[in-house]
Amino acid sequence: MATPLLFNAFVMNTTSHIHHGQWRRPDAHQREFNDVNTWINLAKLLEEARFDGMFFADVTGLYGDADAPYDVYVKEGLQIPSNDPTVLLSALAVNTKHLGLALTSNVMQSHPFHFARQVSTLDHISNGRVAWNIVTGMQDNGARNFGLPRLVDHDERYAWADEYVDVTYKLWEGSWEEDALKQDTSGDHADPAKIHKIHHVGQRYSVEGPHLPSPSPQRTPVLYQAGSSEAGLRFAAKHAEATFIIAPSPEIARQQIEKTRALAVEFGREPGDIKFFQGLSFVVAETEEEARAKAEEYFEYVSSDGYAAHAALVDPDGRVYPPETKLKDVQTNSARGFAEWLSKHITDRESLVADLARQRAQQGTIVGTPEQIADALEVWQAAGVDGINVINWVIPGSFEEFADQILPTLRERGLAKREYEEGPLRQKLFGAPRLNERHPAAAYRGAFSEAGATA
Ligand SMILES: Cc1cc2nc3c(=O)[nH]c(=O)nc-3n(C[C@H](O)[C@H](O)[C@H](O)COP(=O)(O)O)c2cc1C
Repeated sequence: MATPLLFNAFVMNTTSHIHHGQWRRPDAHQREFNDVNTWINLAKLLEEARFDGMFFADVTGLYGDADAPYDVYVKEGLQIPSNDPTVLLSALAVNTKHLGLALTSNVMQSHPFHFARQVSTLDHISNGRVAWNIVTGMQDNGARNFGLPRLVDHDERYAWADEYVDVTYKLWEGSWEEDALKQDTSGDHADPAKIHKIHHVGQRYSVEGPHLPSPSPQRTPVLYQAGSSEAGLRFAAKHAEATFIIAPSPEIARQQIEKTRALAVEFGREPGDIKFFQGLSFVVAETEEEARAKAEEYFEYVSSDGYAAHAALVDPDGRVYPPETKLKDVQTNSARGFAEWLSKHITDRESLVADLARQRAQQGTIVGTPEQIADALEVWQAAGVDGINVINWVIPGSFEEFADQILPTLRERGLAKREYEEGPLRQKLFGAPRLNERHPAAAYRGAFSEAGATA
């Protein structure tokens, strides 16, 4: 029997996350993103369908040049307005029992002492179902919202993240010993000898501790990451338990996965310590013809401006290039990359900005019958992918269709599980609620106790 794949819903508390323009469809309830019930109902639907997780992306500001007009983002609903997933997760936690709940938080946006406390609280509220997508930012405007002149240099962002996670690991893993909380009504509430200050002093942070919450079911949340550069891959190899990829083909996914797993081994971890989730969209129907016709309907709603703006194809004044612009006439770094990418697909004419949008909507979309979709997922799994991040066209319709029309066929083939395992998210994914001893955070267990300090 096949190994079941893992499934996350890849969402954001906003209107236009990945597939731009779809919010204009009559069945697009992502327009109701401000209503908490949109997300509670979706979380319940996902749990009913035995999804592993609901994963929330997030940003700290606007895309594009920080000094340029931002009209296009506002007009497209492109990640503005957007709400804070960390706050939203507590509402989802009390309305679900098994679903993993992943939040994205940038190392720049929150002091690690405060952030570690928020996450521990969420892990208590959810009985151990929280995951953290560690991001370092891509937006100058996002950096300016936190007092920086612009985004710090790329590799320096990862050095920052290294220190940031270090502080959180010390608080989550090292500050409280397991049995420190006693609540002995005839004696002490907790044992001071088992609660430790961490005395972190580093380049950016100085944190004395102790951690204020007592240990939560997972202590450290499940750690997600999505870097793709050299520094990003090294960071993932060292810290991540799950990595998000959007590879253009299973073969490229295989290369990326093998490279990251080999690097993880260099960091003293095992290849299976990291799970890989590929982002994909689906259009399903009973026949292939129907599925193709349905896909065409989605593609008609594609917003060229939305995809171009998300891909940073904007002129120096912040205006998106019109759809009919030839990519060779667009002088940005990202345009050069996209032109090269599109030249593999469009060989009989010059590629246009409009082609980019359509290609981005099509690539990474599997169109077909449930059987054809299951066949395609088997190919991704054979390339080393452990799970799929399901990217929606509409909320909740895309997830309803996945649950009702695709999952039954996947289950018949053993490609999707029928029931949840008990226990915290990490237990469900890896068989144990706490980080394994090969992870760098494990080094802080007992490190601040008297015995640890003199060891
Ligand atoms: C599937 C996926 C999801 C991502 N989600 C976010 C996000 O929610 N917020 C964010 O700031 N960056 C997000 N990123 C960007 C990554 O964190 C990272 O900055 C980007 O992939 C570039 O990698 P690099 O920093 O190693 O060059 C995401 C990337 C991918 C591939």
